[in-house]
Amino acid sequence: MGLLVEGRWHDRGYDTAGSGGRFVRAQSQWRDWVTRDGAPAEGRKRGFKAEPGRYHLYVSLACPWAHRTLIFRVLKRLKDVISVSVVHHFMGANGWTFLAEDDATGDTLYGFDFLHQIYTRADPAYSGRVTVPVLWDKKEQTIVSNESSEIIRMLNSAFDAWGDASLDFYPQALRGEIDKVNALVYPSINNGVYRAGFATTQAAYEEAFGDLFSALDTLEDRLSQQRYLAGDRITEADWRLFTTLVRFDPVYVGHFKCNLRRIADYPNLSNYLRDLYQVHGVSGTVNLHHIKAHYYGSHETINPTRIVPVGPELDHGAPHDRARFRKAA
Ligand SMILES: N[C@@H](CCC(=O)N[C@@H](CS)C(=O)NCC(=O)O)C(=O)O
Repeated sequence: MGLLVEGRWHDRGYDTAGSGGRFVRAQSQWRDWVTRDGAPAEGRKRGFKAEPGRYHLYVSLACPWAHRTLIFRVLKRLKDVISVSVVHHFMGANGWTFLAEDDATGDTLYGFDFLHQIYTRADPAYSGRVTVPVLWDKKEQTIVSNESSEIIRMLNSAFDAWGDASLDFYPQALRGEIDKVNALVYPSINNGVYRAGFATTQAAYEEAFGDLFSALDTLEDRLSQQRYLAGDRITEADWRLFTTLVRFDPVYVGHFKCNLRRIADYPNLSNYLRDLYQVHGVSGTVNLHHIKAHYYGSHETINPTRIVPVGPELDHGAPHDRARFRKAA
């Protein structure tokens, strides 16, 4: 695990010394937008026009943030429009690598060995973390964005000339509700599991743990009244939660010590997880081998033996009870 300082790679873990043992996630630095007409998004200088075949995603199948972008690419039918390279699940001293084995594709654009070479290709003097997902522009040979929450908004609408324009995961009428749900789910759940797992003091861990399970309890309650987080249709808020839920029982319960309850212990959340998993195309984006091998194998400070637990038994394909919310015809 490491980062770039003025374009040079340094093998260095997260620094929690100045924050009372708390894990504080760094802001993503590449924040441009692909738009339909190529005009720069509000407040941005550079514009990127949506075109088929022009953009590429660098992802890890283990990473919940990258997973969001893969789900949007599949559901919006953009597989032939946006290409993908998958990094290897092991993230060690060189960060994410392009070792092409075990369902990792290698770097299908440049044949680089390490993801950090993609960052320095875009900016030879870049300083910061080298994260997935990356949305890459093959034409300008640069990074458009490395912020998953913004990449999924681009995939949701900018490529509708080629993708499935009938699906909108951020509909105008529900934006207020979706933003409200995201404002709970991101800090307490998506990032909450990392805040618990990467904490280096008992107090910081317990703070994250409390926030996490209180947010899960809130959502369990919400999902007793409605099928999805923002009401009766699937939105971005659901896919953002899904990628954390699907990693929860196999990884976060043990590896990140998020063990008050499993998702399997929540009737509504567990049925909801199966409901989303069974949406056509989604199961193909879930690679539990990469997920388990990455976390247990890469975080040496948390799991020095790198032993990957064999369980738990999971069956996301089992029947769920969420159709009980189906509207009367
Ligand atoms: N805010 C970013 C976070 C992405 C992120 O942290 N990805 C992790 C993998 S799950 C990563 O690449 N970490 C490498 C590092 O921090 O050095 C996003 O949502 O796109």
